[in-house]
Amino acid sequence: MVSVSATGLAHRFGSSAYLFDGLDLEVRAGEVVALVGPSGSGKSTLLSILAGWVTPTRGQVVHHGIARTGWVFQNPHGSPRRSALDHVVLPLLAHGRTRRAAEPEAHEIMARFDVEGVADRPFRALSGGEAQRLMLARAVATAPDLLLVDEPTAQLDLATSATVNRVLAQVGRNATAVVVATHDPATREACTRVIDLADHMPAMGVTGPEA
Ligand SMILES: Nc1ncnc2c1ncn2[C@@H]1O[C@H](COP(=O)(O)OP(=O)(O)OP(=O)(O)O)[C@@H](O)[C@H]1O
Repeated sequence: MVSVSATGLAHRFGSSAYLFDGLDLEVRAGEVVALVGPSGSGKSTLLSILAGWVTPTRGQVVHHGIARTGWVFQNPHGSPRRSALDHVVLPLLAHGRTRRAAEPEAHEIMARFDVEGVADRPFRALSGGEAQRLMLARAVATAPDLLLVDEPTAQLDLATSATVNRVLAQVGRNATAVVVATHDPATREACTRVIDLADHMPAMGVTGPEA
């Protein structure tokens, strides 16, 4: 079973206060977990810890059967001159598809995120919301076992947010474990489960070595 699990996680940067403490979690393929909590509570940091990019101050993260981790950041990054379509085709080519097979598949994935209409535009000409949805489409094209998404609807209007939330919920039905850091109540609603960092915040002002 593909999953990421963490036990006894606590993290702080340097000698600052702990962001969270005593956090245990397990996210399995097929789940879409919303990571919520006040601004600055450590949602993005926890995503980095789950990805293995940041070592937690305490505790352990174990990946079970995760060969590929996909990330969609708060600020979309693409190749300015490449077409939107290329951004989704390239990961499919990397997985061994021919260009002939990859293009229709890329169009189908882009249609799910409602960005098929901008397929031929260079990345630099996309709006912030289009670029964000393209990054989600690209992440889906990489067929990750674990997909980490940071604030996917922050730049989107209500209608496009609804599209993104619907597709994220579908992604989790495949063989992917999805964790989404969000402030958006509609995204939270679309997820199968919620982890609230507010429930794992240590007492205010505790900064000692074993706080
Ligand atoms: N590399 C770092 N070094 C020092 N402090 C950091 C570092 N990264 C994050 N922080 C601090 O840790 C805290 C948690 O940041 P993080 O981005 O994880 O919160 P968040 O819950 O995702 O916030 P938001 O909802 O505003 O995006 C913040 O106070 C941030 O300034």
